[in-house]
Amino acid sequence: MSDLPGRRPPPIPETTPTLRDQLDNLAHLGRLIAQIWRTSKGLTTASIVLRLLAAVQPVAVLYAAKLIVDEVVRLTAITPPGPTILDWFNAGALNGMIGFLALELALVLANDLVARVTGLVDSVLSELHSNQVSVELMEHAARLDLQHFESAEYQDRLERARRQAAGRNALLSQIFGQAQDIITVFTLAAGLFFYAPWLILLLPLSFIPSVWGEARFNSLAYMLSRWRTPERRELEYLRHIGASAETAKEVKLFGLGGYLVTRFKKLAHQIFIENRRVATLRASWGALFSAIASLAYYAAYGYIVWRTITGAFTLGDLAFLSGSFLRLNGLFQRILLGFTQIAGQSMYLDDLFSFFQIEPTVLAPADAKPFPAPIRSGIVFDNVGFKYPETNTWVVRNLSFVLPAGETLALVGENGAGKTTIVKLLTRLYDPSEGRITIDEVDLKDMAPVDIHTHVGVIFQDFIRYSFSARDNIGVGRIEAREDQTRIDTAAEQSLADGVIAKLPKGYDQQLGRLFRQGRDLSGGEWQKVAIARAYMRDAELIILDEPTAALDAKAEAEVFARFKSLAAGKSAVIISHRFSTVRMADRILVLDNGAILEAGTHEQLVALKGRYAELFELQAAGYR
Ligand SMILES: Nc1ncnc2c1ncn2[C@@H]1O[C@H](COP(=O)(O)OP(=O)(O)OP(=O)(O)O)[C@@H](O)[C@H]1O
Repeated sequence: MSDLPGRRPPPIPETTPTLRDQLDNLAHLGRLIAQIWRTSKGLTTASIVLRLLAAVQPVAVLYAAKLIVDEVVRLTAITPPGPTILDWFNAGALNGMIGFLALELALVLANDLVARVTGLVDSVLSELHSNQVSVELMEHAARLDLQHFESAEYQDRLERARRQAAGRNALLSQIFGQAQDIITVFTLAAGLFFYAPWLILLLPLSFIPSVWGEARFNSLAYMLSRWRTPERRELEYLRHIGASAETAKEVKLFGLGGYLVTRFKKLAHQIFIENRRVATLRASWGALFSAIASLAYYAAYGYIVWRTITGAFTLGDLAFLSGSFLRLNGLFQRILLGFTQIAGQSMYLDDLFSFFQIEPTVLAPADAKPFPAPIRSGIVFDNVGFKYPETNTWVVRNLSFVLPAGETLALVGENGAGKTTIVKLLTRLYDPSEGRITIDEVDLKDMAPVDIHTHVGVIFQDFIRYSFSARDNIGVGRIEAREDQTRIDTAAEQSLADGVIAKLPKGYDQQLGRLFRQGRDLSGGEWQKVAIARAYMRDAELIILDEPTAALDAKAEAEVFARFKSLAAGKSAVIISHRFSTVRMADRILVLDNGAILEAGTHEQLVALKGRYAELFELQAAGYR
């Protein structure tokens, strides 16, 4: 298992965050509350008001109970007005008692109602908030660079942020619940302080150890979960390839099921062992600390009982004080644990908000120049060099070539020669590490990426097979024109997708892919025709096809390219293909080797040169003879 990607050697982190880190993390709570407020001001206000009502309820109920007990004691001491309850009632002796009972009943009923409405408001608010976070997450992800998605570290961060988007709902109730408990503590403590001030001193004894323990275990659990993000992603990945429609064919035929399960089990077991260790430690220490808390409570209880026996307190006082103390003890613990839990949760919030802090680096300059449409002179690569972020290898270096306006350029080269990378640079998905790329003398870096993307139609070899309708699969090529049927028809005709769609039972309305019911899967070549139609949806000045025809049959490919050539007339185009029947149609061919240009020229020139191109062409041609 040492070959697994993203494996990190120490299973449990040595260092846990300092108090300062935890306090810094608490700052995220402000952002969270602002986010909740943004989600719904009305519901947030309702939740706060309801909790204020609930906060004063416990002291009121305890006080009503004290009044009842004292009234019972008083009534047992008076001369009975008669043998039946009616005699008592008619004499008015029960008036006080009935009032107190009615008060307590009203308080309890009101409390139940408030608790239910609060639960309702919180659950609605939570769901809205969770949706809001997901939307903000998707919006932010859409702003990020391709490099962020191609880097393992960012994927980890994205994964952690995504988990937070769905998993922090309880935090909302917890924060508001915390505020409610604090108010309750103040009301209860005021009563307790009135009778026996020094009892309050006993309380810290019960909660300090627990707080310390909780803080420590929260940090440990968080560090563990953070540390294990790559493994969790791997588990997710294994689960996905082990049980998904796309992979089922290969997994079955290669008999990979057992292997995947074993690999999953082994990894899941390691994580399970670590989590169990932390959970066991937490449970053992927790048991000890709550025993200390109970001791403190019974010490106070004993004192109050003694004072009642000696007549200093009434029986009602005893009920009130012991009830208050019990609740206070519980509340103190809950609040302090709540704080550490919230602090613990806010560490996870850091994952969410730090994802929002990642800023795109491929930016539009302040005074962006417009994309030159139409392109008049051409595209120039001027001594371009590029390394992927966090790597030290030059994928392309000293690359200089010209793509004159209106011409078709083919890129040829072995796997890994850098062809797709050149397309990524040309579309400003990445900026070159050195040198520059210009279109009609305007540096790509001086244009806004969105403007570039609007004028370029590109289909990559790993294009997406959207589980959308056939219409939307083409429409996404120009999302604002997805209802424009004429445009979609034309694009489909140009890419030969029209034939594919004509065969579908529901035509353009046919759901494609296997993900949803009534979805219809297409063959590899059919998907490609649909994908190529997307490139034709754009008003592109530059069309790039990065090996999208690999799955087309020879006849279809020849036809696609014949149309491509006529369409690309007057437009600039780049094609990447391993098929020389396609490549030879280009006006100019660049043969790449290790990110550098080995040969350049027309098909005829390159064949005459008798170099690498001629050799590869011969090799492929021989295969057909
Ligand atoms: N996101 C990335 N991060 C780091 N290295 C990368 C990344 N993408 C590609 N590379 C590396 O850059 C080199 C060039 O890759 P590129 O995809 O441009 O090759 P290609 O010529 O298009 O290959 P193919 O014909 O197989 O599609 C490869 O060695 C590859 O490993």
